[in-house]
Amino acid sequence: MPVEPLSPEEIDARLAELPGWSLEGDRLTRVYRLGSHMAAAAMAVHVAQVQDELDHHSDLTLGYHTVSLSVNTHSVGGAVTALDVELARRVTALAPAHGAS
Ligand SMILES: C[C@H](O)[C@H](O)[C@H]1CNC2=NC(N)=NC(=O)C2=N1
Repeated sequence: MPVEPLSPEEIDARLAELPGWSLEGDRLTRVYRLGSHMAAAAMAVHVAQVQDELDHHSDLTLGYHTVSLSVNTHSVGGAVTALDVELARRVTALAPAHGAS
């Protein structure tokens, strides 16, 4: 089944289950804070692995003690879809193991 843009109501409902994530323009975004630069780098690599597994890729930025994600779905013209929500869920699930908040 082809992926379709989510409605604003659907996006709101899914964000309610994704603490810290928000809609910025047409993108799901989240900034994680970590205890060190290397901890942030390790989390970024983990996120990159998940993104390749899902074949869905955020703009992923490594900062000093931060990992920032911003994602939408290019193939539907840059709307938010279930693929973005699934990536956000997977990242939310792996974040605690990295001490990210
Ligand atoms: C061929 C491959 O499946 C596509 O280019 C994938 C890769 N990663 C992607 N990532 C995102 N965010 N949106 C896409 O439409 C997308 N498409």
